[in-house]
Amino acid sequence: MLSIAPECRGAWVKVGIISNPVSGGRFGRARGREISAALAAHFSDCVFRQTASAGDATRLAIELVEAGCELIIALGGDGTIGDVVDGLMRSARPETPFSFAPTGTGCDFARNFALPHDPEAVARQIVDAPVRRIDVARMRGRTTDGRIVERHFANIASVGVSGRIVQAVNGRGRRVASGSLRFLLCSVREILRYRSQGVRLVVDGVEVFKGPVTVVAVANGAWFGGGMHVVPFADLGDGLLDIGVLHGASRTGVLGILARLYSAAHVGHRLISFFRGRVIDIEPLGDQRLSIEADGETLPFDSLHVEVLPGALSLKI
Ligand SMILES: Nc1ncnc2c1ncn2[C@@H]1O[C@H](COP(=O)(O)OP(=O)(O)OP(=O)(O)O)[C@@H](O)[C@H]1O
Repeated sequence: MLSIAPECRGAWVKVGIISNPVSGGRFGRARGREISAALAAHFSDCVFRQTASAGDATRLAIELVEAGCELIIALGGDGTIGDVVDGLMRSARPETPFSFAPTGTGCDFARNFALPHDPEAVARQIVDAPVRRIDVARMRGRTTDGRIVERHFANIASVGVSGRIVQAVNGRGRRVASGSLRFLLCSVREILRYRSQGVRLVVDGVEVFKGPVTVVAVANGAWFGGGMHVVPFADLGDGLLDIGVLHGASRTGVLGILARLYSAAHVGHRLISFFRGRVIDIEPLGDQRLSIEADGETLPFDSLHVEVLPGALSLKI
């Protein structure tokens, strides 16, 4: 990742802190409170905002930039981090430094960084870290009612059974178990129910895959699904997106690969292909609806267009 001038290193900057009280359940809420207190002790000028509903973090990020905040910190899970990054990219000053502390369920974006657990150490790291540039992905999709919607994501967008898994984790799956175990249980259940979807995958204008898939992951970061190291070569600062394709396969075949994902032992498997590029298009074959998610939140799109914005996010962590 590219390091740039250590501006915004001081504890005197005006800081906007956006927390999601729902992320990570009761444990996440308590952790969010502890980290907020530690941040308030380090930064003398903090503006705290809590999300009130889904998608609210995007609006809050735009407002806090307009209010003159020089550093925006997200406290939440991958969905909240993605929403705040989306807000920053849409704001009047997208170069405003961004930081985060994970308090969510999967916390997959955070796995790309060496972060301490102790709240005081987290706050200290945010204060001390230089600002560096990482890539962001911008996606565009056509909703089922025909609208074209654009949004940004920080970590991974994916098509296939992962969309169903995310829906289950964010819905009824919440009551079954917590954290990575919830993702694993929902993954097994949804894989057993899933039938391969046919897609056409185009990378930088070239058709690289056409056929049934279990998952296509378009990756800025390397992890999804609560610790699955799905696209292990993904680099947040290389100006490129990595794409991992798990081809359509039998349910037992997919479950066998699922077990390998946590340690990246799926690399080299005959049913997995990897690609790399700047502009990615995924379209359904036939009239089957695609299940799509980005940063752990489902999206009502029926096709996906993604492009990388190299170095667009000024990250301080
Ligand atoms: N006040 C709120 N009430 C209900 N839902 C909210 C509220 N604020 C935000 N949300 C929604 O909460 C959901 C969960 O957010 P988030 O992704 O941050 O946590 P998580 O799902 O626990 O963690 P992860 O994505 O890391 O697995 C998102 O869909 C978000 O839009």
